[in-house]
Amino acid sequence: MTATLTPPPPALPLYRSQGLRALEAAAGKQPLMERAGLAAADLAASLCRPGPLLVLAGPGNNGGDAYVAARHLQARFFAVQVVAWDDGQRAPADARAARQAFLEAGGAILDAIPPCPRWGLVLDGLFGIGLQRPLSGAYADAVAAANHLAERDHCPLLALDCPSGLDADSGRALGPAIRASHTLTFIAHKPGLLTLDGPDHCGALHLAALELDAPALVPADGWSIGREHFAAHLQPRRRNSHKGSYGSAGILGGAAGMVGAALLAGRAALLLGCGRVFVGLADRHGPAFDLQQAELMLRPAAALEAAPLTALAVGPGLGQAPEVREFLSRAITGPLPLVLDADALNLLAADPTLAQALATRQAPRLLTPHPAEAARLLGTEVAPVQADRIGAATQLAEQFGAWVALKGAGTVVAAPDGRWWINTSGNPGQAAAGQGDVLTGMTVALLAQGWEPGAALLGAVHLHGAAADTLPGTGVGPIGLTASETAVAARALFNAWCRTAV
Ligand SMILES: NC(=O)C1=CN([C@@H]2O[C@H](COP(=O)(O)OP(=O)(O)OC[C@H]3O[C@@H](n4cnc5c(N)ncnc54)[C@H](O)[C@@H]3O)[C@@H](O)[C@H]2O)[C@@H](O)CC1
Ligand SMILES: [K+]
Repeated sequence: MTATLTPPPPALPLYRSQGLRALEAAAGKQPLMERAGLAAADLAASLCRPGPLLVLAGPGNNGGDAYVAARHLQARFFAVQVVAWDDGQRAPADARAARQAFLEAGGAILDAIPPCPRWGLVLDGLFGIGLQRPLSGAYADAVAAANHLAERDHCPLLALDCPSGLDADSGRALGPAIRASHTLTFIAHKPGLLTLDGPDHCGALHLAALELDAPALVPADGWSIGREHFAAHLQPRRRNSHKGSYGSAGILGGAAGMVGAALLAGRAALLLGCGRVFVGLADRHGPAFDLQQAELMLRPAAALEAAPLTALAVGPGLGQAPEVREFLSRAITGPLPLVLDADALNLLAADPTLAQALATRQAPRLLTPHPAEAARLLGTEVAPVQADRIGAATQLAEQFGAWVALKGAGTVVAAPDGRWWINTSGNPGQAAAGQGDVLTGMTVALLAQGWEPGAALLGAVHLHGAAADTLPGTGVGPIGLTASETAVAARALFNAWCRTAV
């Protein structure tokens, strides 16, 4: 099997619930719920297996969408069983009308899930963007039953707008949550569908725009990373060029026992076409050269400053010894575009003088923390960082005047000016040792080749995930996917993208 080298997708506008409410207001009197329910019925009809359709309707407008869908499906002669746990009296007007229309069309509403040997599809219309707290009681039981029945009957579980129980702004499962096989989201994508618990709960994502051009009505809150963010830098190589045309990257890291981290970053930088890569090792007894990648120029950390660098990464396997702090301090006060990762971030978190120097330096700085490193930098715990990944990334970006990639499922990238993006590529194979070092090496390679800081970080993050995505189909991962394999796959994909100049 060969890997598919697909071009990066276009960026998607993302809206949090406040922005979605503004869109709803901007749409005026357009029949959005009717459109949503019709789109849901169409998708349900195309996905369902033999057997009746179980429709779970909640107390708000998400339930309203479900009643509209049920009405259409029933009109198409599907056997539909609708269950609701409220009497509909306190529902918003549109949802009340949708419920009434379903009843008037001959539909019946049950107050408990009826027995059925085999459902053809389960439709989750319990809660959407109006979820306010963890589900409990009958709704928690309904979620558990829906998950169980879909698994028992091997039938699709289609969530409307967002899986019930998932916070659409943050991607956090607040408590019990639907694990959908498909999610049909309305008007625009929501950040919580793409990050943290979102991807595990959404299954395949579908969008029904409901005839609205969202960004034309209300500016998007953020975007998914797409080709527009770095395509201008994807160029075939000129014939009349030499290694000096492609920059010189420095990697500062590799304390005793951690030399491999610096080598992984250095190799990844070479594989992304950096003209020269210098690796400064904190381990005084480190190797003189890299047996596997003899092109790398290894030297003691203190000697890296003399190298003719165009960008520098500090952190992979760096350790936190006192002399290492000095290296970091000089890197921060120096003029080079900087990528800081791993122990460079930990040193920064523990040292307000360094942090202040970083925040006030003129040259670009890119930080690539995982959630624990982000928590240390923000002086908080991992849980609040994960509860609001966009908030944490944008806060760090503002605090340090930096471009920040908060890693994890759905990496969040934030710019110093408050903009943010979520990455949609990647898979759990990347939850492995060394993957962060490879990302650092890829990022500094693009910076060293003259990419703008934002393009370098957005491009590296997306390419890193997309490269990892080319491998499971060939039998490499997600289990056991190594960082080195990801770096080699990134070279292949990067060449394909540059060849076709997407
Ligand atoms: N925003 C829009 O323009 C559109 C919204 N539509 C649908 O409307 C949804 C939003 O509707 P709503 O704002 O009514 O919100 P929801 O339908 O998501 O839920 C709100 C209701 O649930 C209750 N609730 C919240 N958390 C609860 C919990 N943990 N346990 C029990 N009850 C809880 C609230 O008190 C309220 O009654 C969207 O997700 C989408 O499905 C669509 O009809 C299309 C247009
Ligand atoms: K839902």
